[in-house]
Amino acid sequence: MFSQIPQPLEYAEALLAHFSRLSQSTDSSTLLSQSAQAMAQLTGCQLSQLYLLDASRERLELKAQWLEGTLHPALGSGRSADHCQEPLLQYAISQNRVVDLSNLDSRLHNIDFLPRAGDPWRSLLAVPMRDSRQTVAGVLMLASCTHMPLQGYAPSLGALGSAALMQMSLLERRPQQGKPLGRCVSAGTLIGSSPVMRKTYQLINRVVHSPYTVLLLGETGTGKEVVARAIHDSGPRRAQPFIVQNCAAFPEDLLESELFGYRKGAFTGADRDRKGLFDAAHGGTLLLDEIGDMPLALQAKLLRVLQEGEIRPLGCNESHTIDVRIIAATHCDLKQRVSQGRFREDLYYRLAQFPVVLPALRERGRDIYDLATHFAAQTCAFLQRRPVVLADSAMAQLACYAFPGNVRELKGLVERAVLLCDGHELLAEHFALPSELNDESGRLNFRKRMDAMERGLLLDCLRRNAGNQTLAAQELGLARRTLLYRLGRLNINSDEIRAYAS
Ligand SMILES: Nc1ncnc2c1ncn2[C@@H]1O[C@H](COP(=O)(O)OP(=O)(O)OP(=O)(O)O)[C@@H](O)[C@H]1O
Repeated sequence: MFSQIPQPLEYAEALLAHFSRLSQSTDSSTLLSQSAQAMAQLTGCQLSQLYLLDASRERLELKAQWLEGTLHPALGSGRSADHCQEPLLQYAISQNRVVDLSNLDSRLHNIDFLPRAGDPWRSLLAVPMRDSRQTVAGVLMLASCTHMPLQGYAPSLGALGSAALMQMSLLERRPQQGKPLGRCVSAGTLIGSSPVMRKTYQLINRVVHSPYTVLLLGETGTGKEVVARAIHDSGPRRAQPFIVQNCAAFPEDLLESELFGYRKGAFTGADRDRKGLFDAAHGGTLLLDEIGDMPLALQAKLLRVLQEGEIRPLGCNESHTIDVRIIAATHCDLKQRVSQGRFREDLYYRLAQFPVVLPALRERGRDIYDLATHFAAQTCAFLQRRPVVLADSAMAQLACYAFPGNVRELKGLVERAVLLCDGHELLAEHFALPSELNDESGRLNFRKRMDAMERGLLLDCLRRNAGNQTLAAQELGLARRTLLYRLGRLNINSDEIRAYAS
């Protein structure tokens, strides 16, 4: 990397020192200036500049400049000039190529955008800088008043510039001490601005930036997982993993090995070490969904994790520390489970450090309309068809409905209505909510009604694809075998499907 550099060893040492300084920097506003200064010092160039693309990627702005020993961090007030049209810069960015001109001739090259120095510019180097996604995010520019080969500096300075960009984005994502916390959970993050949801957002925002364990309670389909994700995405852990584990979906042994991981030989079939979800979520958030169904023996182990912040994988003699925010969720009455002896009281009190009850959809008033509109737009986009609006008659019907399956049920109903609707307006008939479903008894057979809805959705899709199961699966975004499994589970037989082929 340093073969074309006059004193490679000294250069490598100085470069390392600059990398180390950048990685320790805690101030994103001076990071670019520090980098510009470092690049000038490393190469001996009189000019060093850093240009960055803005969020739209259409403007290229000069963010830092080092000229003849002076730093120019604040380049003009307000919006700085756009350099996107400068051919040299444009070429480096659009082609993702280094531009090296060691015999610069101002009659041949357009360098009017460079500031004037005592002598004319003789050499120039422009190097693209990449961000953490390896996308070109800017360009660094070096210029010297003497003829000198600069090409050899390109790889290492490109890496230094990119490291500065990554450090800057890390710092910008980190909440800063003493400054107001930028992000919060609100009607802008989640759909719904009813008074009851606003109160819920206020409550949630009390814990977003703290490490407290949150217990999300609420009927099925009220959006507990959606809210857990919003807490994670709005808090300081958002750059780290968010992992969901359903505690009802696995038998005890499997759930334990999923959560805690195991060492090779811990049990028959453990032929290698495997990390558990507590480790996978290190630094981030682990949502334990359906916590009320966690087996009692595992509840004791979870309590230990919450109290001591340590886990011990199966087959391992030593514990190690983990840094994971736990959010637990359940639709069941945990207190009742405690009184029935099905849930540990000590764990309940540890989890219920900060309970948040999500309201049922029927209590959320106008949110029903906002959510229905959102799901209709989402479904139309998915099916690549023209947008639809909700007729008043449809809204009136939805507003009277009890929604035992809450937001999940509304989503299913809207998706089906969009499939049934040929025009641009969703009418009451497209929802066709049987009146008996609006009474209390409707809540008791929720599973049956969800099955009926799914049945209708699958049959509609098969009808429109003339019974072709492969096309229907594609349209629904399901694997073909998943579609076949669902058809079997709902007793939709091949005769019914064949009827659509004719
Ligand atoms: N505010 C919201 N905005 C958009 N979609 C939502 C919202 N709340 C819920 N949903 C949708 O409703 C469905 C159910 O949400 P979610 O899985 O979070 O509910 P839940 O309370 O965790 O359900 P369960 O108790 O059955 O696990 C999902 O498809 C989710 O995307």
